[in-house]
Amino acid sequence: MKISKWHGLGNDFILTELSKSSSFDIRGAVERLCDRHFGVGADGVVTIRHLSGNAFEMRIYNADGTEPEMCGNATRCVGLYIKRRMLARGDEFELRTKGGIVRPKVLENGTVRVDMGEPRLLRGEIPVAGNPAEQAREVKLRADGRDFTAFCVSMGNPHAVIFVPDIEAVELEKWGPVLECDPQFPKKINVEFVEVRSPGMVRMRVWERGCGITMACGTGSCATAVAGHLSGRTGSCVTVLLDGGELLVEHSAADNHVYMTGPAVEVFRGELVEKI
Ligand SMILES: N[C@@H](CCC[C@H](N)C(=O)O)C(=O)O
Repeated sequence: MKISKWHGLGNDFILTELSKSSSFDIRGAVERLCDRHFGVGADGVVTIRHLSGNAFEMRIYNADGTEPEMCGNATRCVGLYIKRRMLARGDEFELRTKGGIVRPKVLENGTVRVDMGEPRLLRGEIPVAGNPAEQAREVKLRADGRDFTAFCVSMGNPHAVIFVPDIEAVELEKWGPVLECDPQFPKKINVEFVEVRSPGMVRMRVWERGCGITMACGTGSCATAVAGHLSGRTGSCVTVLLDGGELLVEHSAADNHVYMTGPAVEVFRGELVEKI
C-alpha cells in the first residue's frame, strides 16, 4: 500500500489514494498506523478517491480509529496532493466529505485557501442536547470543579469554543478529555480554548475528539473565528495562532462561508511493508 505523510501546522496525516472501484476498508488498521512507536505515527489517516473531473471523495479517521465528518487541515493537504500528482486540472478542487462539500484552492505561493462552507449553529445540527432549533452560544460546562461557557459550532464536525482570559492557565490535558465527553454532546466534541489578543488575532489551543491535544485544528480555527465574530469579540477576519503555526480565517459577510488559508506540507512518500 502506497502512502504519503503530510501535515498542516503539525497536525499530521497518513494519506492514501483509493481507486474508484476499491472496496478497501482501512478502519481496522488506523490505530496501528497512527501509533508513533509501532506504526508510521500520525494524528489521523486520510483516504481520497477520484470521482470525476475536479471532484474527489475525502474520508478522515482519527488516531483512535473513529471516523469524524471533516478535517480542515487535511483539506489543505489533499488540495496540494491533487495538484502535485496532477490528478485533476487547475488549482481548485471539490472534496466530498461526510460533513459536506469543501473547496480547496492552491494559491500561487503554495499555500491553500479552502472554502469550508457555512457554519452550522443550531443544536440539532452540531449536535448539542436541548431544543434542536436553538443556537448553542452559551453552553454551561463543568470540568475539574471549574465552570466554563462554550459557544458551539459545527464546521461539518462539532466544536465547543471556550474564550478564556489567559491561555497559559488552561490545563488542556486535564479539562479537554472531560469536556469532550460531556453528556450534552451526543457525538462528543472537539474543544478549543481561545484567548483574544486583538479583534484580528486570537491564540487557540485544541483538545481533539479521538486524538487528544494536537498542534493545530483547521475546523477548530474556523469554529473559533465564527464564534469570535458572532459574539462580537473579533472582526470577521482573524489570524489564529496555534501551537504549530498560523491560519488565516475569514467568516464572509457576502456568503456566510468560512474561508481558511494556510500551509500544507508533504513530509515523505513510502510503501507499507505489512499488508493491511
Ligand atoms: N484536525 C482536524 C479535525 C480532525 C477531526 C476531529 N478530531 C473530530 O473528531 O472531529 C482539523 O484540522 O479540522
